[in-house]
Amino acid sequence: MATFDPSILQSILNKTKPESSENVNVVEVPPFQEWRFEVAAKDKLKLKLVDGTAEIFGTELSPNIEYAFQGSVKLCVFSFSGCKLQFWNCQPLSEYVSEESCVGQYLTLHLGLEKQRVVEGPRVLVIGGKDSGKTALCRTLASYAEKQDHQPMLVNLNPRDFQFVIPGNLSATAISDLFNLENVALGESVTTGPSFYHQKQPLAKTFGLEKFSDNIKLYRYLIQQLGKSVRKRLDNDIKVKKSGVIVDTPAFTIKEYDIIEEIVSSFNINVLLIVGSERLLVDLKKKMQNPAVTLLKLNKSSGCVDKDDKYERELQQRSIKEYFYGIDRLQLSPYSITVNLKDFIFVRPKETENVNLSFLSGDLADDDEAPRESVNYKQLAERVKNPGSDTLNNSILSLVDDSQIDTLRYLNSEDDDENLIKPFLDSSSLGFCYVQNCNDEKGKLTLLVPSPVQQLPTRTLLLTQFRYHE
Ligand SMILES: Nc1ncnc2c1ncn2[C@@H]1O[C@H](COP(=O)(O)OP(=O)(O)OP(=O)(O)O)[C@@H](O)[C@H]1O
Repeated sequence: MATFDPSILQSILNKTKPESSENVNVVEVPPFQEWRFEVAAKDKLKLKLVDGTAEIFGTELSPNIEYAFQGSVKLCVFSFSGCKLQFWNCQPLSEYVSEESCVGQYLTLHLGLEKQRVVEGPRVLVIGGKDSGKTALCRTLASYAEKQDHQPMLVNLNPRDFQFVIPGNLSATAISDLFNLENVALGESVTTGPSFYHQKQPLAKTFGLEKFSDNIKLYRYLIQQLGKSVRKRLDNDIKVKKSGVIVDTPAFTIKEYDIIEEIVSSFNINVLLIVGSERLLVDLKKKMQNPAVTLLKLNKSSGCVDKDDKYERELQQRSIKEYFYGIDRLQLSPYSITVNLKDFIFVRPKETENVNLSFLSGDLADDDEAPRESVNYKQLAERVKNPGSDTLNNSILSLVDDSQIDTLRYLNSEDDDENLIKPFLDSSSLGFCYVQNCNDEKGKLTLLVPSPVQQLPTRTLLLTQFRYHE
């Protein structure tokens, strides 16, 4: 039998101690207050909870464990009981303790939702202005539910955002464990490799474009598809059904009422939370006729920070990097494989022109009344003709399940009819790869994939608008 070597435990304990030569700062957070901090892009802040209890957007910090927050994060550590934190390795861009935490409000809301978790849990939709704290609220509600032994479905409908997947996807994930605080995408998924926590298995529909307004018809189509998949999951899993659904969204205004309605019906929403906008609440009350939906307004936290375009892109690049390479504490080793270009069918989402949104909404409302079969798939996505280095280099591809596609037929032709596009859009993503190089002369494609594979599990690839630079 193997014997226990005490020096191993000692070395782990030593790792959690900041080096004595390092300049260690101490911050005390009184009960019901929060310490807000921002870390610069190139820095890494190390943090340890040395006394009391504390949490970041609902996820508890373990005592005496060193956490590393890689650059470009804007977060807060909240404490119910009061706590003492140590931080070192770099100075935050800004840091202060605030008395104005919204967590008390979130807790009251959580307790209200908890009462609904009997047979079928609450289906919550969170909407509000840009950077109003929608994601922070969804994370907090999901964490509190998980702490009470529930498994809520966390749904992300913001293609610029990412939860257990890379950006460009609409996703739904049953939350069965803590979020990984050090990972910008909240944790690892089954496609990426090992994980500290129970690996999450997100259901992802690849939208592939950055903004929902880049193709509203496609966006609404995928919302319906994801809604169907989530309902199926709830019907087959009583624990998840009892826990309910929490839906995070991009910044909608009343102009996107049709989309809000689409989400309400697709996910059978019964609680609609409006963060920080009384105007939106009043407008929604006027329009929403559905008596099954309770509308509630929540205050926007004074800690919310505006994320400009550059900052969001930095975070997106980081989430892609972490998908393939992991984080410092848990590094992953992606694999490179070379495949023949002609063995694959590429489809990409269509970008619609930036047309007047109210015109598009009317157009879509008509479509809704028509039977689903009449969807014009040509408006949603198209086949990539003559794929080569100019279109593929540095791109992110989504591996689409091709079991419903007659791949031989499409490999031997350039057709892109409904029988190709529909199953493409109806399938969920099996994972993602990154095009390291496309050699036009040799007709070869070198791809970075997260797990060791001899060949890809599919011949159909969805080309997203997202690029990554190593
Ligand atoms: N109480 C807080 N203290 C410090 N930072 C916070 C706090 N609440 C939110 N933030 C930060 O503010 C930023 C905006 O919050 P969040 O991303 O939750 O807003 P959002 O409404 O989901 O944004 P988007 O409109 O882009 O979807 C994020 O960087 C988040 O980490």
